Amino acid sequence: ASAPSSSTVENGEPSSPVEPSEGASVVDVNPPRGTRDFAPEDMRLRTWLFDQFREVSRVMAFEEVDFPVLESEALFIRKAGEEITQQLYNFQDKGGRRVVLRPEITPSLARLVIKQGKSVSLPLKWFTIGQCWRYERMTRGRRREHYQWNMDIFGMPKVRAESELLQAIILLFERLGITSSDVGIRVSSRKVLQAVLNMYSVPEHLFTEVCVIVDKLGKLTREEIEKELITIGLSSEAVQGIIEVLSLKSLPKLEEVLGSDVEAVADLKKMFSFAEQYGYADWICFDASVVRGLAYYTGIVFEVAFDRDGKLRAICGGGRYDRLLSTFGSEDIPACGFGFGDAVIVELLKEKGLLPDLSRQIDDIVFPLDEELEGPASSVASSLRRQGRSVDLVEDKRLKWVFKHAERINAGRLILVGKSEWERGMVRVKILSTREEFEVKAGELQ
Ligand SMILES: CC(=O)Nc1cnc2ccccc2c1
Repeated sequence: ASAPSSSTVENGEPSSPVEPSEGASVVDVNPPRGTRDFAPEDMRLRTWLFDQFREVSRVMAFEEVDFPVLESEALFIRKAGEEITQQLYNFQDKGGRRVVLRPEITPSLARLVIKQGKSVSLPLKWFTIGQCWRYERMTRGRRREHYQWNMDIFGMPKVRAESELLQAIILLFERLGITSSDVGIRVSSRKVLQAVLNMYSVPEHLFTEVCVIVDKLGKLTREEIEKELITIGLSSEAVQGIIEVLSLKSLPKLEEVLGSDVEAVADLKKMFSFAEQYGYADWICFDASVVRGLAYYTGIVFEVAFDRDGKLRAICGGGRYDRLLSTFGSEDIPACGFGFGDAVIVELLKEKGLLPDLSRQIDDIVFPLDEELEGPASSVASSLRRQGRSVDLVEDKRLKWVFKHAERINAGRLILVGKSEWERGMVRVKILSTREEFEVKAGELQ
């Protein structure tokens, strides 16, 4: 292609081609702060991981969907003080519209379900793997983007949905070789907190804020949590009651405190009995302190984490959000889902030595031994590619280089196109694993 027009019009004046002065670097070759490039080796790992996500989604009978990374800011304006809405990667576009690079996927899913309206039959099970963004002051040096595998079920009001999502997560771990002793799946319900707030007649409208504050347990000290709860107006009895119940890790104990007719207890008992039948009971445990930090959860919530020198590293999390659609002005449809990030899981796989061998695998290298054989080499490569074999057509290299290259890309065979063989309609084939070498009719090569 011809070089782009060298003169660019800047403030009305055509400028001279921009040539770097001696030694100056033309451009910063690093990607923007907090973002990553995926060079081939990194991309092979990412593709392998995403293929595992897809395979689990397939066996769970989920359908793939996708959305723009760019969304209207309105979709993410929530007043509960969540970190995710305080770090929106938001801006005004050239049309004056307030837009964001999405920080999560669920609101887009909800938007599409509403848009599809009556034309979707329920329940629906959708998945997507998408890049999500946040804008953090670089003081914390954390990443500003990651990819999330999202699985969501709409129109399944009972805990069957949450149980299905847990199966998906556990199938994924089993595929990766991670065991129930490597990670902890903690399950609870926000209805536990709701029951406690009712016991202390805390006004309903504080529920979401209390959840967002309590989710910081483990990040903030108990005192800081208590102070924040008092600040939004809770009595110290209510705060004590909350802290007490949230420290429960036994379902029978919870039943004692809340009684058996509380929905939270019934839901959780049913989930743990389903877990036995699914065969994943030893993967999950009840822990009342799990509330998750997203404002819209209304019921069962769960979190998967692993312990890294005493620090909990969250791998994925999710829960039920039965009233998200009405916050967008639509009829509510019961829903639940999870998000599974692409970064922390890789940390765990590395730590457990579970990363698979992902070196390149090429079937054939085709190499013309001199210039006049470049044409014939094209037809040899083309015929093999049409049969579905991966072929690297190499030329203008010394044979020594070609053998090294063959090793580097783990080629199965080296197909040498030489003058004397070609005149007899033959090519020379070298099997690189056995060093076997023989001639083959070019037209019969496969
Ligand atoms: C470990 C990691 O990369 N976390 C991460 C990175 N980027 C994000 C971007 C948006 C929302 C959550 C995010 C979370």
